[in-house]
Amino acid sequence: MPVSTRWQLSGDLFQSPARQKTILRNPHQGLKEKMKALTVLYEQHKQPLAPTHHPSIDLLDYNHKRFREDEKQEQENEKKNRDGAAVIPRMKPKYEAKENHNLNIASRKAGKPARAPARRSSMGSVLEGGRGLTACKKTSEDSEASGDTGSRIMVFVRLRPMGKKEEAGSRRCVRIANRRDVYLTEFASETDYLRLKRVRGRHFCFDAAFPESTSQQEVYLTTTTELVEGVLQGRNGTVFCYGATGAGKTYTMLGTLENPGVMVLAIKDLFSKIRQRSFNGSYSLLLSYLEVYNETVRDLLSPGRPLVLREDKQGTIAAGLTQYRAYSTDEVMQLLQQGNRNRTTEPTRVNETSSRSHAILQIITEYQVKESLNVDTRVGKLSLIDLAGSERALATDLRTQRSIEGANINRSLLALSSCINALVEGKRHIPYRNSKLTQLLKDSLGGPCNTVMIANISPGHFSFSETQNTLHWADRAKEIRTKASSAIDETTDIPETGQTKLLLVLQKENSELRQQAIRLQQKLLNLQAQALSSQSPQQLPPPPVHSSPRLSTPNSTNRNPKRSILGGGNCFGTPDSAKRANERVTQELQKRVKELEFENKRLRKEHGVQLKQKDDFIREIISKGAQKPIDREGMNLCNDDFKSSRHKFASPQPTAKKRSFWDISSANSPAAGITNGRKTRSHVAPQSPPPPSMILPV
Ligand SMILES: Nc1ncnc2c1ncn2[C@@H]1O[C@H](COP(=O)(O)OP(=O)(O)OP(=O)(O)O)[C@@H](O)[C@H]1O
Repeated sequence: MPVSTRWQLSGDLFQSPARQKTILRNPHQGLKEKMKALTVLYEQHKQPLAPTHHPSIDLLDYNHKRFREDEKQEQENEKKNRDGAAVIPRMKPKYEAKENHNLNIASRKAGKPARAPARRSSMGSVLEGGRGLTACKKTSEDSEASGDTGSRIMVFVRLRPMGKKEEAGSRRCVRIANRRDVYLTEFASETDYLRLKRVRGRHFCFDAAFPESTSQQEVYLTTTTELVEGVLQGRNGTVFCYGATGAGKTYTMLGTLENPGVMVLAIKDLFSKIRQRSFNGSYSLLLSYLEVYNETVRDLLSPGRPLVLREDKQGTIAAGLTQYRAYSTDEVMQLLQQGNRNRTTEPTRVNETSSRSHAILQIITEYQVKESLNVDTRVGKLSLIDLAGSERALATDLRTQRSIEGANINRSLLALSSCINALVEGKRHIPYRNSKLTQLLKDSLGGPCNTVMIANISPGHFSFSETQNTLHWADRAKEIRTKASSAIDETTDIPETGQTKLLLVLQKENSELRQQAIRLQQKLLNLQAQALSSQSPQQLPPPPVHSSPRLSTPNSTNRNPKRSILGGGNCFGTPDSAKRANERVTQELQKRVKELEFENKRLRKEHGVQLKQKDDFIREIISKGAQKPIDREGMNLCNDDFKSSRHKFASPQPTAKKRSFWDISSANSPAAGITNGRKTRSHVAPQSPPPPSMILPV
């Protein structure tokens, strides 16, 4: 009964509309049906679906395919070019648009708007709908339009080939197109569902980007040859390599014996050009090589005590740094090798011979050229810098020494990035003093210098974050503008307006008058002294009273304080305040000139009277004859002294020469250190070991 009743009951209930409603609302019932429907749908769509993977893999595979095609096309073009055939202009690769499209799809799938708002216009992301490319075009157009290519830091990127070890497990995350566009793709793990949504590619654009196959010669010709030309014209130039450990900085800068790098090629170029251009065949090429290791500066060509950095008019110098006079490229190569042997290198997890220091090679050139009738001496400085790896300490090694090095490398590179930031943002204070490296790079970043930055990157996806970091800073450095690149003294920066010219003329007149007044005053004092020595107190004329406190000897401590042309030297004053200060100074100078002229007249007059008195007095003495014994010496002196009223007095003794760095020790003097044509100013020269054997004359 209970069973039949149950059946019956259930059957009844099933039949009733209320029960039917309950069943329809039952979630379990609906789920079953939905599952069925989904299974059918899945079966229908199963065939066309690819195996589950991240869209970025699609993108990369697609890009690689296209990239290979692109490379093939480029190679064909180059071949045609070599063969003399007409070069077909390359079309804008289609895959760029496809890439954006792909990523837009990826982001739409991930529930994000297709176009994320641009964070910064200069750094392009492929998600930004090609904004990076636009920004890049704008940058180059900007510089071209303003015609100030020399004042903007030129930024290049070099991608090194995959290493043998990397080839096994690493995937390429960097692609270079059009010789200037760099595409960076981030890989995410297939199981990393959180990051899956945030996978994105980045696009950067630089002055030039070198793919793996680029030769050392090509890198040199594109990045440094113009700088070398500038150095020969008398402008300073700097090339520095930046990048993570093992990214190829030392390879780019120094290279190998078979494939010499920028340093060697630049020196070769300098030698050959300087020899061609030197007017009388005489020239000098001075070389110094130093490293900054753990915030100490060391001489790589003559290792010894750490060097102290000093600031002078020419910029920051390492006091006591050895300078070698080089005569041939071979000699320079040997010097560089020797210097590099002294450089601190350690194996790290990433690089077997990782440079743990920043190395700076400086070459000062001097030669003479004949232009029309004049002989012009040209002096230029080229600095070639191989920075230590920019990776985080953890990326290299955890051991203490390496960690300290890493911290110091990071400290100096952090200081470098702070300086780059401050320069880009146009801040007044640039924190150069935060590290030795930035102190040494002060000239190159913010001074009158042509500067090139080569950012080295690795292709493997294991180095993704380091590569991204390098590209970020390289992109930022693009915005730095150095001062107008000429090796002219700072004072010439002041516009030569009429007012400035007037000021200069007045200053010159002022100093001339001052000298004249001093001479007259001395002459008078001499006369008085002579009169005193040859005259009795009764006959002595009253001494002239010089009440003017403005007249002083060069040694006087009562000098007027020096006034800067720009009113107290405040370089941060507004143009109005500077103008007002200029006017004030002009007025003051004019007043001073008038005073001096008046003083001069008065002194001349007094002088005339004095001379007349003296003549009378001498005549009187002579006429008295033997009445009084004459001091022959004094007489002679007087006679000599009064040959003519227009007699010129000797100018005052020059003040003692200011003690310069070279005077500190005789061993430091350039003259003292010259042996066999080599110039040494090492502070440890007397005790220092003999110069490198390879450059000793045989
Ligand atoms: N363009 C290139 N072509 C061929 N090999 C390269 C290239 N760039 C780098 N390499 C090789 O990669 C390795 C690492 O390069 P390198 O020592 O120059 O890196 P690095 O950036 O100076 O590293 P670190 O900062 O640790 O000193 C070297 O074996 C070098 O020969």
